[in-house]
Amino acid sequence: MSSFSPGSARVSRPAEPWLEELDIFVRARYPLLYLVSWEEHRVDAILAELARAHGKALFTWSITRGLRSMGTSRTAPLPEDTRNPIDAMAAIEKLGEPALVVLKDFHPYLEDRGVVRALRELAHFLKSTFTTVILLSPTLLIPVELEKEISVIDVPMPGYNDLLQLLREIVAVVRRTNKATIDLSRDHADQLIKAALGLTMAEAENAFAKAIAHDGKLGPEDIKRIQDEKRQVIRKSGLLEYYPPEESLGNVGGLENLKGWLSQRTAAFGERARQFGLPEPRGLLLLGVQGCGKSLTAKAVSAHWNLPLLRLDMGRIFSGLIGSSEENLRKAIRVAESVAPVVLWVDEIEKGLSGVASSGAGDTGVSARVFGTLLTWLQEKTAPVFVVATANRIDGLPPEVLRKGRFDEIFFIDLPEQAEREAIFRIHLRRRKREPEGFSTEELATLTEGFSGAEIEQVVVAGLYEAFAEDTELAQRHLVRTIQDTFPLSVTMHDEIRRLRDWARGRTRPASSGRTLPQRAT
Ligand SMILES: Nc1ncnc2c1ncn2[C@@H]1O[C@H](COP(=O)(O)OP(=O)(O)OP(=O)(O)O)[C@@H](O)[C@H]1O
Repeated sequence: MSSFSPGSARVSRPAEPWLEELDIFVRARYPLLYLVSWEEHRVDAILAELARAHGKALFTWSITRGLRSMGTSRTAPLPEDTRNPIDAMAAIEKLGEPALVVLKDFHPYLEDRGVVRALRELAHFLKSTFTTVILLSPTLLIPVELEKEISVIDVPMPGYNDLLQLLREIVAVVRRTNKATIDLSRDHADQLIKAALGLTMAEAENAFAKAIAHDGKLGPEDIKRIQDEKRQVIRKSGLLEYYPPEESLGNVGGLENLKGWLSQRTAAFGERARQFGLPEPRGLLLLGVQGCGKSLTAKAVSAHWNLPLLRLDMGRIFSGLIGSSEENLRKAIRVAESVAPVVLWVDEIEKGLSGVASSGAGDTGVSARVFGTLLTWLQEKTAPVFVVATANRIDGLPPEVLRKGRFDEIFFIDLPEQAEREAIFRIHLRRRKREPEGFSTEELATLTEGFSGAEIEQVVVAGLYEAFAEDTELAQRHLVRTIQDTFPLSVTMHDEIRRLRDWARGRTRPASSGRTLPQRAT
């Protein structure tokens, strides 16, 4: 393996769609743009390059400094104090030279009617000039009066090449100052960069610096350290949870159709699949009875394809605890795309709608808009984010979710049948270090008709407690006894499960093989 050194890695820089879009907007003389990003520093550098490429002057405005020229070419002086947003608008109108003007953190002032009006008038004025005003904020807030005037671009998190560049710079500094050792093969550098995907430039820089400070070197053992750092950062956002690939498909009992579908697509994210003409897999909707393995499958998909898993909690998107729901979803999507290829598990997708309705916490307009954003993204996304959405309930699930083009397939996960229950017993006995051959799993499966996978797991756990209390080894009788003491959900939720099955018929594909939904008695 050759070692990693600055400039040694071969990269083919892919076109970055958002930069192309920005370039086109500026070329087409759009008067007002809105860039959503936390990374002022990084965007500043990009805009400086853009201004240079277009031969325009660059100005920035902030509430603390007012309007400032960022170049040297300017001749006409700016007014003394332009910290007031309306004064700044007036000064921009008088610039008299083609320019990019960046308004930093301008969103709070968009709540002021006077400022909104001034910006609107400025936008009309700028249409006949070569100047573009760019609002740069970490959050999106557009008053209705400006909706038609402003074009929004979500700045994606740094991509592979940005992080590669950063790593090269760090390696160069370390080598120059001789303050630490670099022990990275090209493969390890690649893994290190992939581990940092999902971090902002500043976060990645900190993570690399921390890894070096820890033991005075940057090496393969730092990959895990960067992954941990990323997990922390993603957790801090409060919207997504990061799981490293862990569960295997072998831990999922039954669901043969679903497992077959997934296995067929194992290599589907690779370049070879693209060359072959296959589309990138988009996602799955798993609908089904509680406790029958939806979450387990989401985790197993990520492990099977060796991709990290991000769990998106729809409840939190709408909770109102962390910012506006729409902004939350956009943020979560941005993080997911930056970590791609990744599996995004949208847990309880139906919760968004029913949650808002039942809590009375918001109006259904918001939930419909958020859902709309999610569905549009599902349809249009180009980043390799494989979505596994799970749902327990069908009420409130809008019909658009089921429309073609959103998910590759919708699977219905029913209560497990005899052979599946046997398989689930075997899995959970083995997980607790018991040989399934020492038990009659056939008898256990027969006795647990109507039990979910989660309830079967509970039987094994409760049986272990019994045996432990008796100070003996786990035996068939312990399991049989706990089965007899269990009152499965399928009894208490009989009607609900029947409704779910009726609904699933004809709309979904059974996850288990040999199952035909219409014939199954409830
Ligand atoms: N098919 C299965 N094979 C093996 N274990 C299973 C299966 N189904 C469920 N289990 C066990 O039950 C646990 C809970 O199941 P899981 O959370 O995947 O169900 P779910 O369908 O997502 O339920 P919910 O809708 O309540 O979230 C799993 O962690 C696993 O241990």
